[in-house]
Amino acid sequence: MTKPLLEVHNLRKVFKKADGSQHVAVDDISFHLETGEIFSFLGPNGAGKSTTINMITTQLTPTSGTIKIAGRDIRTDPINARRKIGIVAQYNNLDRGLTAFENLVYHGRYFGMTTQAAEQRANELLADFGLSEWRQDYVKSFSGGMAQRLKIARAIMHRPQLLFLDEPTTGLDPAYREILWDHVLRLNRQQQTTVFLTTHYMEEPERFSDHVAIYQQGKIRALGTIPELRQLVPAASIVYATVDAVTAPLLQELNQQPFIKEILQKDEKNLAIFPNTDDQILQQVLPIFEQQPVKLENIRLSFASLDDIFVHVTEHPTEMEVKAHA
Ligand SMILES: Nc1ncnc2c1ncn2[C@@H]1O[C@H](COP(=O)(O)OP(=O)(O)OP(=O)(O)O)[C@@H](O)[C@H]1O
Repeated sequence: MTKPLLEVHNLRKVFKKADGSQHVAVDDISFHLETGEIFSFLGPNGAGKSTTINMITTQLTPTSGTIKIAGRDIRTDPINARRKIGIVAQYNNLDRGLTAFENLVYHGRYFGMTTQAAEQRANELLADFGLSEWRQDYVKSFSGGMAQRLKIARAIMHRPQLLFLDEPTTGLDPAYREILWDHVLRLNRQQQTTVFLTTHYMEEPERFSDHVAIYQQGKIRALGTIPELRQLVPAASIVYATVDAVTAPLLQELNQQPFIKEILQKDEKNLAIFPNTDDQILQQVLPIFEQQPVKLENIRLSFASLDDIFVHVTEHPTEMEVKAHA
């Protein structure tokens, strides 16, 4: 078996708050990433995702625990670690006193690219991310979306082995999201770049991840492939129903049915119904809606979405059993 590219053991970060109390942002987590995998680290705001990334990328010192990249401890060999990684951070860490072109070329040169190779790749990436027109403009004049595109271009400039994407598509329109993923998947396929993604858009991990970790209050609650994580929700297939307005009597009636395990009200119109059985479930559920004074706008049977898995796991905050990758 090959050695994992990234190994995290018993990682912990405790911050001191202004009032002198302590806040445990990362609470003794362990996991590893194989070369070439796409790993999604999902969690609510404040779960500790960025803190974890900042420690792995040597920007923040852990309180305790070890992190190894390609078998080498990042504390004893931070330069080796930094050479292997690319980061799209959440905040704007571009050099505001340089032009867009210079930001990319200097980054490429720092990572050992020749001037010619760096300039060529910078021009290609500026074109792909719709920034050629602003090539010689200073970054301080860029809008949030433009800066985000340039941050992504810079992170992939030197074709890193391990790419951290901390909410990379926030502020990007759908066309640029596709361009980002096109580049990331190309790096992943062509040179086995390992990807560590955090995002609040569930469709990205659903489409691209090999493994997903659900993270909450500094702890990994669940970790596995999406089919493995699906085993954590009360039923693998869910009835998704949309009505004009969810009413209390409708919920009461549904709750009384022996073939229904659990109901998740997603919003005022949408329900996710976890059945006890996959057998003829739509035929059993439909009459309940027909008996109620509600208008059924849509009903379908589908595998549990990552969104539903996420909600279920974070609403049942005990340590979950799927830890295939820990
Ligand atoms: N430098 C710091 N000093 C004190 N507390 C901090 C510091 N950095 C982060 N925290 C706290 O640690 C917790 C985790 O923050 P972190 O930014 O890692 O969360 P996150 O999962 O990335 O959230 P989001 O999805 O909002 O980006 C939060 O409660 C945050 O307030």
